[in-house]
Amino acid sequence: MFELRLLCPEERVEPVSDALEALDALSVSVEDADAQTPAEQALFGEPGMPPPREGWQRSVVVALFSGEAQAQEAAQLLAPQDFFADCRVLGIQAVPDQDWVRLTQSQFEPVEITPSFWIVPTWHEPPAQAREVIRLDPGLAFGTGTHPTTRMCLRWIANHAPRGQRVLDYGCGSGILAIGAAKFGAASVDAVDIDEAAVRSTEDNARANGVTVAAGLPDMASGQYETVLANILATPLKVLAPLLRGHVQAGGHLVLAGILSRQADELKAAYAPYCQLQVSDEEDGWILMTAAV
Ligand SMILES: C[S@@+](CC[C@H](N)C(=O)[O-])C[C@H]1O[C@@H](n2cnc3c(N)ncnc32)[C@H](O)[C@@H]1O
Repeated sequence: MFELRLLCPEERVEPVSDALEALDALSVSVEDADAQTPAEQALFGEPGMPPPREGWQRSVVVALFSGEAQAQEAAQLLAPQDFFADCRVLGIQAVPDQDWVRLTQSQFEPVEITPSFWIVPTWHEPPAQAREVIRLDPGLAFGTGTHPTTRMCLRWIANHAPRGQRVLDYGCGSGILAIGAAKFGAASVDAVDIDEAAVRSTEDNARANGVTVAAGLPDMASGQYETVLANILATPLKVLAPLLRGHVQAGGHLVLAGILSRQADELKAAYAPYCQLQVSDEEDGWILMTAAV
């Protein structure tokens, strides 16, 4: 395969990418042309909020073609176009053949939750010390165990083993927390999400892990549960405060994640009319907040 590399200012990236796709590029990716230089400008925003800028000042647009002739033809066809003004061809180069499946898989290693509880991709053998294992491959839904918020929830589940309990996973993504609760002895687990792809993913992952989880859209959650887990983000968690608290039965636990350390006070205030939240874990600037109801 051959890659065609183009330098484009921010406003040209979209039309140039569209044109490359129309010219049968196998893939088009965009990189920051100023990365690792003093001119680099980070694109970041609050989690869940739109970024302050849409793109980098200057981007390198990389298009992959199956042959060198197609890459050259694409460069020649783009050059005279109006939307290519201020853009420049950086070059065409051969891309060495790789085992892409193996390369992708090598980026996902088993994740340790506790010394005896691991998340293990299907292409790995579980570590010898693992007694509880969730088998999960990267997919479309959030939750492979690599994010601190997921890990903190799983650690809480492992430490509190919800044996015999009725558990609700609100915002289930891949279903990882629901599966964790089932593995640690929950009698029944409901898992809900606003995203239908997440519901399907939860069903598939629960089946692959040999546990029973009832997955559905949010109105499937009904009645009260001894443990309610919700790893969403601070803003929806605040809106959902009365609903989530309403699902926790007396003597039960509410476990919330997706909250940054600096958001602890606003979460405490939002839940104050219903229960007393406290910070029970912290990792990489994220916190786990829990309440015994
Ligand atoms: C950060 S992911 C967490 C996934 C998984 N529970 C975990 O811990 O890794 C948040 C999930 O919540 C879902 N979500 C966001 N807002 C929601 C809402 N108001 N009601 C239900 N689910 C919601 C998203 O679709 C997403 O799958």
